[in-house]
Amino acid sequence: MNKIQEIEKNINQLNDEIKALEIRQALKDLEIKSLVDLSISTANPQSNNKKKIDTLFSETIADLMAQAEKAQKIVALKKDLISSLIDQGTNGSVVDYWEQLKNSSFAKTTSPDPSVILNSGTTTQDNTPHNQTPPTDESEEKEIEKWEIDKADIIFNREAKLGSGAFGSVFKGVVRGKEVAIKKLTQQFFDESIMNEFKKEVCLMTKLRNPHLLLFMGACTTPGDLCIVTELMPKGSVHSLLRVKDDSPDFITFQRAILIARDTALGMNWLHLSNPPILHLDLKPANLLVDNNWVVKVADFGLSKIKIGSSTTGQAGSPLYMAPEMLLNKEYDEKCDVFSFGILLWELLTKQEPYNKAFTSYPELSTGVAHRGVRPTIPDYFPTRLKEFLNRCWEQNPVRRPSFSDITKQKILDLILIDGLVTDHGGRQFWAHHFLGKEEVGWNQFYPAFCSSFAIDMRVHSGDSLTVKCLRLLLVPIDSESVSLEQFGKILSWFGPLNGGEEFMDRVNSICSIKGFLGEASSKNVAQYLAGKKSGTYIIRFSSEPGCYAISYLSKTKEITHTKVVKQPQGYKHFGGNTFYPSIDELIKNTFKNLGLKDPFEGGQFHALMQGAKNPNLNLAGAYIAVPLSKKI
Ligand SMILES: Nc1ncnc2c1ncn2[C@@H]1O[C@H](COP(=O)(O)OP(=O)(O)OP(=O)(O)O)[C@@H](O)[C@H]1O
Repeated sequence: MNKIQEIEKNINQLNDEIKALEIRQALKDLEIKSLVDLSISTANPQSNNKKKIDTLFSETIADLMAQAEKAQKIVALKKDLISSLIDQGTNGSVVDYWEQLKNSSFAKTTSPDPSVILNSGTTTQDNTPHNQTPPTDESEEKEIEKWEIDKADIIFNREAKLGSGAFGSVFKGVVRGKEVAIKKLTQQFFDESIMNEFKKEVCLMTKLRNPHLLLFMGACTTPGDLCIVTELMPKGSVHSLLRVKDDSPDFITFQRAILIARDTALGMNWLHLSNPPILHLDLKPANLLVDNNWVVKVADFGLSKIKIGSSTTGQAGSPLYMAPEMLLNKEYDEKCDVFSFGILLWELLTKQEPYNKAFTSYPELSTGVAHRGVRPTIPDYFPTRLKEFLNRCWEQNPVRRPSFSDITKQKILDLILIDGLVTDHGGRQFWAHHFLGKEEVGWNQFYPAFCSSFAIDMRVHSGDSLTVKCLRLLLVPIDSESVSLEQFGKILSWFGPLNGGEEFMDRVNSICSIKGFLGEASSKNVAQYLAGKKSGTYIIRFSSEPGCYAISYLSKTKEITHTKVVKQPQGYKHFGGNTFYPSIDELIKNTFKNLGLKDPFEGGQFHALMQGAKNPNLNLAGAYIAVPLSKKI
């Protein structure tokens, strides 16, 4: 039997013993309960049952202590196990452990004999005397007292478990009337050194106040009831959100991914600029939590080190996100968090596991990342600025990585967001110049800036002009007053390029005037509009693919048919066809018969606008279909 198998056997044996103790304890609990019930129901509560209950209580306490002792032994064994795993190459059983290890958090000391502590071992601290956590000093004790929450004030909702991690399980709960998240530690009885570690973590959390750092609300430091209370983040962790299906409203789109990264950078910048600087050392999707408004907060400072001096050593974190200097157990500084940030951003955008399972053991990962410079593969379609940024974040040399202060001050992520959402060059420059850092702006702010940038005469194109009304309908959802960057990018893909302003406005006017043009409408909308109409009735709309249009019509057999129209610099053509037409209008006129198109669908906002302009007294109530762009049926 090799060393790993032997350790594993011992861990399993201890776990079995703990389970047996738990069963014995549960039986004792039942016995105590029935004795108490009996005492209450009989006339003489002071009967000799009291003696029996006392004995049962002392046996229970002894069992609890035995359990704690066994749990501590498991911690030590797991530490040993990880040391062996880290130093060993691949073999059958190690691959399974690697699957667990790569997603865990652990801390490794600088000792030449690598002693490593696994996250589920409930501590990040080596127990050897040279590495004992110094006791909390008087000021720290005072600080902890201020945040102490009486155990009577903590109401757990045991049915609502939010997750579990290195130290314990997190539950929903209520404290002093407020819904909160409560992290209950798995192990409740620790030796002094580990208790100090816990108190130090509490102390660190009390000092961190920023909208992008998880709000610490208090802790209970009484052994048996050890727990940390934080604000509740209803959407949970980015790790779980990365696994939702792409048709879910919680799917992490490109925009969301960049905004998550932007919030993370803001939180991290706060940590790094604290005095003394705080390193996170375990930045990964599981440690980013999301509230109902998609505000992201960095959590879990269990492994944070307050940086004294210029750099520090000792491994920490989850191997997949670790910087080369940390994998090699060399000195590291704030820039190791920037490396993890790069890997995290790549994961947010690709939804894939870093390195796509290219490594099957810690030594392989470490050699690959630290010696051979292996990094996740950047997809070709990523905007150039994003590719460059990722490469800078995971530079081999930490000095060449940007700091979080550079990232936030230079608004790099905001620029990347614009690059990803707006393909039109003029449109990108315009938004970056006027609205960098904003995802949406009011129409009254947008339109004057748009006119001045693209030499559009606002006297000609005033709010009363038909073209401006069309443009506003295209850009501003019915239930809003704002233009979003995302919608701006989409509209430019259909109406761009945005080089000359007047030319662009002419294009808006001519497309919106086409009979049967509905703008943004889903195929479900189309089915509703065409229901009961004559065959040959057609609708022209934006395709779900940016830059393309769709013609939807009722065929001779009254079936709804869709054909795609592709917009290219040479003009418009049917998907798969070869002939380009200068406008959609021309394309329709020339292919009308072939497709069997007869009458344009009359309805929709653009039709209503055009008809209203021609005849101001016309009653359009029946013809007008107001569909918010963002709210497709
Ligand atoms: N404040 C909170 N609000 C909502 N969910 C939370 C909160 N805190 C933690 N969770 C959930 O509980 C899970 C476990 O959190 P915990 O901090 O214990 O471990 P972790 O960070 O996931 O793992 P590890 O500690 O091993 O790195 C999180 O991934 C998250 O899904």
